[in-house]
Amino acid sequence: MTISIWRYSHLALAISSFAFILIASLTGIILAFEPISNQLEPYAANNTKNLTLAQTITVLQKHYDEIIEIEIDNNDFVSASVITKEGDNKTLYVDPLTGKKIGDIIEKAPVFKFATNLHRSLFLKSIGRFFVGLFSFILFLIAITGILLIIKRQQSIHRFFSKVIKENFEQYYHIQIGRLTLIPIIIIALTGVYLSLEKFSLLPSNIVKHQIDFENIKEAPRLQIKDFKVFNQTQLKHVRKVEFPFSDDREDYFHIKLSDRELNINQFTGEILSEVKYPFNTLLSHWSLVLHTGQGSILWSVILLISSCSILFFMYSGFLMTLKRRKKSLVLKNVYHKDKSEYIILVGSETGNTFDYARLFYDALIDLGKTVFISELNKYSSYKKAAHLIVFTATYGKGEPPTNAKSFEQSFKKIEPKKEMKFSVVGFGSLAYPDFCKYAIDIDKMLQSHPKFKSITELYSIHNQSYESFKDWSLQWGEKINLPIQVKQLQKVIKPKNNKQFSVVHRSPLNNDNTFILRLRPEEKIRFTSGDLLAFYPENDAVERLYSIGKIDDDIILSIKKHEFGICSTYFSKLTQNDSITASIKRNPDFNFPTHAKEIIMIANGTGIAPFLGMINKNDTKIKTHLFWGGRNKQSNELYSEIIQDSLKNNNLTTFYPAYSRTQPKKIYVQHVLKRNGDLIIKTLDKNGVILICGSVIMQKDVVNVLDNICKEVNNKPISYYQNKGQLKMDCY
Ligand SMILES: Cc1cc2nc3c(=O)[nH]c(=O)nc-3n(C[C@H](O)[C@H](O)[C@H](O)COP(=O)(O)O)c2cc1C
Repeated sequence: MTISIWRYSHLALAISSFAFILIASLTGIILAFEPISNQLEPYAANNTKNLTLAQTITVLQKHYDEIIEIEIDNNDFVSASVITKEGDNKTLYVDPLTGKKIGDIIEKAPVFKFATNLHRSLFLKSIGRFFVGLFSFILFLIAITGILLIIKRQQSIHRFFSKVIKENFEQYYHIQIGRLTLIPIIIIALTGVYLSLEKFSLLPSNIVKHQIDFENIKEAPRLQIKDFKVFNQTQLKHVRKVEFPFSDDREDYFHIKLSDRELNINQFTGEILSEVKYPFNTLLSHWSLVLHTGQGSILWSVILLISSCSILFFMYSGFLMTLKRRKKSLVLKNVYHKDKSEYIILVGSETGNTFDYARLFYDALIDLGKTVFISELNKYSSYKKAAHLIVFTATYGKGEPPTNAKSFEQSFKKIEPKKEMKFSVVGFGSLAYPDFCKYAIDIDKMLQSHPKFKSITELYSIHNQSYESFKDWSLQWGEKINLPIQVKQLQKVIKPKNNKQFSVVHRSPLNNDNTFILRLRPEEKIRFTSGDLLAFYPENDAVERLYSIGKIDDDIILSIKKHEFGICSTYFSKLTQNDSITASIKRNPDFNFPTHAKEIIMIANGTGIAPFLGMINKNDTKIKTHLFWGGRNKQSNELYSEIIQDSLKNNNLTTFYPAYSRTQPKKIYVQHVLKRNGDLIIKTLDKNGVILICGSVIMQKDVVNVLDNICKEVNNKPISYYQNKGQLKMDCY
């Protein structure tokens, strides 16, 4: 399957560096604990804000016979190499305020030594270091291509941190965590590269050269260290290291490393013999080490730790995404040659989901004994025997084609079809984007405008890969050409987990629409709420059936339409009181009652009312709530009218707008009633209210269209704008 250059690069880089990055992240996780554990030791010098170097040296001289060196590390631990009064040579942590010993020097734990060696050079010395540097650079490139992919996905750089539309778990968190850890990962990668380059002497030298006029070093006036001007002016917090003069010779001096410079100081007079400011690359080298290792900061070490863990997650989620995409694109295996096929299916897909549907359609035609050829839109060609063209395409970016459809338009203009073809276009998209199924619309127009292509069905757009919509379209298409096409179920891997027992409290008789209410009571305590789903697997049937739940008094209310050949609905319609069924609850947090909304509009048709009955029942805070419901006639409403009337009386429901399609000659559907109440819709959206839709996908299509028109007309904003703000929630089937 064709994928974009950036996705390809991101993937190729990730695969090529997989083993190294895995080792580097694992060892990085271990090493992040080293600065944390060091920082937790009680050796940091406190109250040293205004302490001067002169004060510290003076107190140290009181406790020890001789001082050789003082060092202050990134943890602010002050260590001193001294000769004790007993004549022993020691290096210890000291309190710079009192000069007393506060601890022995921390030895690097063997686990950290091992992890450091592996992390730095893979135990391969110089060659290892070279590869570490190279792969650090690759990590940097992976991060950059990742940024570009996010910008592309979010449709502009300004929306980089805007809400990500959730497609699936691994994709969603790959992006979410990616955005959060991007900067630390780039810092880790670049500092890693820098530190490696340094080891290969590929950077300008950091050696600091001092010029001392040894001829003119003075020996008088001799001052006490506590009176050295420069020591009194230097605060300890700026000092990294002090090397004491080796002997009393005139040529020996104090060598001092500060955070930004080095000084050599006359040991008798305290005069500055030479002073050199560090060049930029020395500072860079210091900061690379600090930033790469987290030395001296628990917070940064924790960020490094999280970033290393997140790299492991990216590997896992990236691997899953690639695997899924590959699996989906493997569908393109044809039985028939393109020039021998009557039906041509062309697919435009970025992440592979559309292939699942194209495959179902392909299989259904093959089952009918038809000659079918399936390919990607980019591979559009001439087809000798083709009579039907069926296009399934997703939309990406700002209404743009998926990568494997980008060159379709060009080829389409160049290649003249051999004979007339009937065509049908199905768009896969999401209402969360302003340009819903835009690319499918474009293809439909392209084909319409060509004299050799004849449309047989109107462009059909499918929201969120709804299987029901797809099935509906395939039936319409089959009817148009008199083909009894039967697409199979999308096979989902079934994991009947969290199964629970539910007993039947009540089952109403079927009404005139063959609909009934089933009231179930969980046999053990479980958490669920209105809008969640009940998942049920009929015996000997691998496909899960989902029902939207209304919760009333801790019972589950389901509204079910009995279908003539429906295994599940028939089974449910025969249940009697105290029967027990096995099913599980699927949480559906995106479709629960919006308790913080100022005003709520609920829109449903038929059995889609079930979750709303529960939500209204729970509306204790009496949020203004309006229910639009479409049914055939008043009798259709009998199942629900008691709950609705009670809710209206006690103000749990503000208004009820029924739309009965069959009580008058001209059919009235719920979208028509909505159209008449545009003011209410705008008023509700303007005050951050929420619109909930539940019911059939056909109703959903028309309702969303009406809402979109109203919003565009009055507020000049598409409905996707409100959906992205969480003001439109849908659960349709
Ligand atoms: C980054 C991105 C941009 C998208 N842009 C649009 C869009 O502009 N219009 C639309 O209707 N759907 C859009 N979608 C939704 C996809 O078209 C939809 O999820 C489709 O079913 C994916 O099919 P595929 O897996 O075959 O690529 C977008 C999805 C993503 C991830």
